[in-house]
Amino acid sequence: MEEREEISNLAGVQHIILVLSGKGGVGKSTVSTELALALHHAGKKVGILDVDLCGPSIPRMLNAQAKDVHQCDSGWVPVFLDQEKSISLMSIGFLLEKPDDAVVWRGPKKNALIKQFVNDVAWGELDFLIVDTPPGTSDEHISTVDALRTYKPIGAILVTTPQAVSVGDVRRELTFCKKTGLRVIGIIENMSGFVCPHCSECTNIFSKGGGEELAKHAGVPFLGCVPLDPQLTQSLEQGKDFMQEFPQSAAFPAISRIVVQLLEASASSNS
Ligand SMILES: Nc1ncnc2c1ncn2[C@@H]1O[C@H](COP(=O)(O)OP(=O)(O)OP(=O)(O)O)[C@@H](O)[C@H]1O
Ligand code: SF4
Repeated sequence: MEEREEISNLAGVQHIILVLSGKGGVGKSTVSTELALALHHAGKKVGILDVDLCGPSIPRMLNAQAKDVHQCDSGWVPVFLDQEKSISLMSIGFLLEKPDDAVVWRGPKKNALIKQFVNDVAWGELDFLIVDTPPGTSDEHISTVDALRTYKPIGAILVTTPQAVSVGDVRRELTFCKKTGLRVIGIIENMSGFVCPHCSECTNIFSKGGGEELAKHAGVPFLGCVPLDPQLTQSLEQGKDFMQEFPQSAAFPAISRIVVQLLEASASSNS
């Protein structure tokens, strides 16, 4: 009986995309947020599930920290970010008393919450559910994948920065995807060069091309590079919709190109 209710909460979700990174701070939450916004502006219904229990940054990035999560008959109602209810968010951040509280829980409690997130959020009809995960490959990732794939096949997007160490971490993520049977939609190289806002000159601060090389080597698609963009940082800090407010900015065409590929990839698969 309980199981039937769980199935219905994800039954209306067409595509589940897990966003992974080998290490922290490479821009996984940034990529999750901007892909969700870009898909939303492309007319898709999008949900974001923030399972980064130790650093839930997405409510801040979307200016939704002050929102409350309510219960309904089929579980938690996610926070809707627009009046049309076409973009919604569920995050551990909504359950903390203070936004800066840390979650200091042992594995079993974290895993139980992840299962609840996956099973008990009343998403309704969604074209895409974007799942932002903690860095690395931990028990939380396995719990997330195990809980989600009971209902749908899952696609994975791997985020890296161009440096070798980050790229090495992505190699471990690729192994994780292989072992857990996730379809790799592709690799994104974030913080890939800095485009000067004054002269448009691109400086490759952290070198360039590591993500593309790795994708070639691993035989998975390379989705593109997102440059370091001060207007993107500013949007994230102020909870602004970058994809709406900064179409002239350097990262905008990069993110838009990635979304076109994502839409093409999702049209040809059921994950
Ligand atoms: N392309 C970019 N241009 C400018 N700033 C960026 C870019 N990508 C990420 N940032 C900034 O870098 C910081 C780290 O990004 P983010 O929080 O997305 O990383 P993360 O990989 O999700 O980190 P965590 O390890 O906490 O999960 C943020 O302050 C974000 O604003
Ligand atoms: S790239 Fe050129 S315009 Fe931009 S800050 Fe450097 S010197 Fe100035």
